[in-house]
Amino acid sequence: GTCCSYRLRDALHPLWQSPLSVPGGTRQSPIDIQWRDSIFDPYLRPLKISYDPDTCLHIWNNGYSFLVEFEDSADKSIIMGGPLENQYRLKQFHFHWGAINEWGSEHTIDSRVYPAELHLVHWNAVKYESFEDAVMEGNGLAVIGVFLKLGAYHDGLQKLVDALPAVKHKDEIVEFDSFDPSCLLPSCPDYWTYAGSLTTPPLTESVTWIIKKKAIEVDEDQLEAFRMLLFTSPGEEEKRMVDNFRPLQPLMNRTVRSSFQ
Ligand SMILES: COc1ccc([C@H]2OC(=S)NC2=O)c(OC)c1
Ligand SMILES: [Zn+2]
Repeated sequence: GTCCSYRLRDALHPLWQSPLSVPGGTRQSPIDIQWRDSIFDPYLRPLKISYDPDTCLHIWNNGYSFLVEFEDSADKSIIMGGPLENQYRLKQFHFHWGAINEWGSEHTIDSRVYPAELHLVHWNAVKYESFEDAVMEGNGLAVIGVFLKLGAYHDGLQKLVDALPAVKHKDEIVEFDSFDPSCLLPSCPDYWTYAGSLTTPPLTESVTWIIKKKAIEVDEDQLEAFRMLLFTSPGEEEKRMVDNFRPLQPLMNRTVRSSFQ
């Protein structure tokens, strides 16, 4: 189908010339989540999310995406419950998106691609001293994935969109305060969860994925604002920051669990 040809073409995208695989990787991300193959797990608890907007620090363009980073020296913005054994601290959130609305997300649901995907990145501050340590551990990170789809204007996202021109180029950073990222979560509590990895180097297999079933809606102008960002630094030949997603990876010997029937 068309989506496959898109995927193939994207797999050869400059960002991913060599199919980036981790030698011996058995739990790589992203994956296609086949709804009918996911297993309802009644022991999965509701996810508990508590973010403190005062922990919001800045937005910066790291040359792959734009990240909103949080102060994580205390348990102020945390998640727990769901599939998690410990409490995890919010470190940053960022997005992956396409050049056009037909593709852009990293995960897919029954091969359906979304125009963008939000990643809220948390680390296990009970077991590890820092995010950098947690990145290397099997239970080190918990990433909430939220799909973005084209639809109504998203009021909460606009504050972020308005700050993007200030971080147009790689390595630009701007202060960003009192933002509560829970405004970017769908109200539906349903999610899938599976054991996976980071989707850019170091690709470490340290992520407990929590993929929300419901997408949030954003409008065309808000998606276009993401596409105005650049991979490149000031003075370099401009390369638009688009298609910053990794191709799908094999499920191998993994089960995807659902929190809903
Ligand atoms: C060193 O910190 C990193 C490095 C890479 C990633 C990539 O892995 C996923 S997931 N999205 C990404 O852009 C990251 O995100 C949590 C954090
Ligand atoms: Zn990501």
